[in-house]
Amino acid sequence: MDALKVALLLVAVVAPVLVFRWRRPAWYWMAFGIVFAVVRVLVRYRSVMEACGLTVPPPRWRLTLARWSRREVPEWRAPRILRIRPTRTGLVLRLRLRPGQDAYDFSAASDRLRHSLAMYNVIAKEVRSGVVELRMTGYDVLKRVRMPAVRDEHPMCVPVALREDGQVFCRDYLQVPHALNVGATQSGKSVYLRNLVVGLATHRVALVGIDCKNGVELAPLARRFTALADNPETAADVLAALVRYMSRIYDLIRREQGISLDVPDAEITANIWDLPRHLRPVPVVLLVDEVAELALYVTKDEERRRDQIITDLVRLAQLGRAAGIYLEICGQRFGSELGKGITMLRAQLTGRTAHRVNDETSANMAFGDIAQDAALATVRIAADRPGTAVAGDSSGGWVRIRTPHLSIRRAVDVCNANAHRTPDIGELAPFRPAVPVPPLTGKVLPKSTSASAF
Ligand SMILES: Nc1ncnc2c1ncn2[C@@H]1O[C@H](COP(=O)(O)OP(=O)(O)OP(=O)(O)O)[C@@H](O)[C@H]1O
Repeated sequence: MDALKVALLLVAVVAPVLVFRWRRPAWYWMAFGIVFAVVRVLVRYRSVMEACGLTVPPPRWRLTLARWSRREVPEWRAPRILRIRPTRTGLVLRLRLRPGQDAYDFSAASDRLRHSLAMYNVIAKEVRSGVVELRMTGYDVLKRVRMPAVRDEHPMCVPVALREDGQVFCRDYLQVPHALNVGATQSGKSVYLRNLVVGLATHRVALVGIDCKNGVELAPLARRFTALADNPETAADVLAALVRYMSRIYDLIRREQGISLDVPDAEITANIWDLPRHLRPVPVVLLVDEVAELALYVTKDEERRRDQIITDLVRLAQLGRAAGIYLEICGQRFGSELGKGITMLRAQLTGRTAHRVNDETSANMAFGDIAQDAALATVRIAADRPGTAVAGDSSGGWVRIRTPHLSIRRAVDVCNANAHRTPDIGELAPFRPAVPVPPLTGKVLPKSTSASAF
């Protein structure tokens, strides 16, 4: 068996060099690297599993058989390899667990595994009962983010960042309707939001923005926005209009339900996605940058306005999903110190993304109530890696991600090119940014155009 492994290794290393001459195109060296990595993992597999404590003793019947037949005691067994698949960034190894093993054993050993297999990162994930997948990356994929091409198949699903295991991180509004995104200043929240806007720009969706930094982040993208508020006063009016719009959509759904015995099950609906296409209202994504600005007040009037804003946000978070209204809330902190209603709102935000934060308390605002280890991972994000974040959900799972760096000029170009897709919503008409819609050219504007919607 050992001789076979050595022979395999020799074939993998020497053959490609002998068959081809020295100067080869990039794809050749990539293929060579993949073959080498596959062979290396296969050759070292058993010894690595043994060294990492991931083997189990042989079953009793084999021990008995060995005793009766006076053979050697059988070796401890490693999990069986079901499949090995090279990817753009490394390898995926699918394993069948032995009795007594669980997915946590592999997660706990992932650091040992990555050192032993000479990989940059190893992440274990349970695929189904008794089957675990080890996703290995050969290099730091988050150092220079390159997003692979993704086919836009699902409505309301936007590829927004790269995960540390080399997969694409998608913000799927149908799965996770509302999300919270926290991070210290200069941690990359706005670039994350920009990536989202650009991803959504090509979809059939109405974008509503609240940017209390006087609109510096979202105003340049105004052509693709159905409504935009750049101060708390306008924000309060926009939210009130959005709540009115939500009531109208609920009326529409009620009208279409008309449940009687002869209505087929498939036609009974409780949300916009089951309505017939010609009746389905456009979904709305509400993007809020720097939410704390909405919750701060000095005077009595401002306090009243603040309460109205938070109440409307809570109502949208509680009831918006069925009406196709989704929330994306960004802020440096989002805790109970912002006053009443904040924790109630936070509880409705299922998706959690935390960019670098300066203290554990801020990290706990995103993850404290769902995954403590994710909070720890957030504090450890390096300051020289803006755009890196920890993304999790209420199921307790989390992963490190990083957005590709997207310049404001590129974002403006995409939004301007998709301005004709901006839907009109009656209730939000007074808040539509006053920018002329450019002629429909069907392509992204050239780079020389000014990075402004105005
Ligand atoms: N993925 C990324 N890759 C490289 N650089 C990034 C990335 N994301 C953000 N940056 C850079 O980090 C800096 C801060 O980004 P950004 O403005 O998004 O931070 P922020 O969290 O919104 O900060 P603030 O809260 O102060 O507005 C910018 O210079 C931006 O270019």
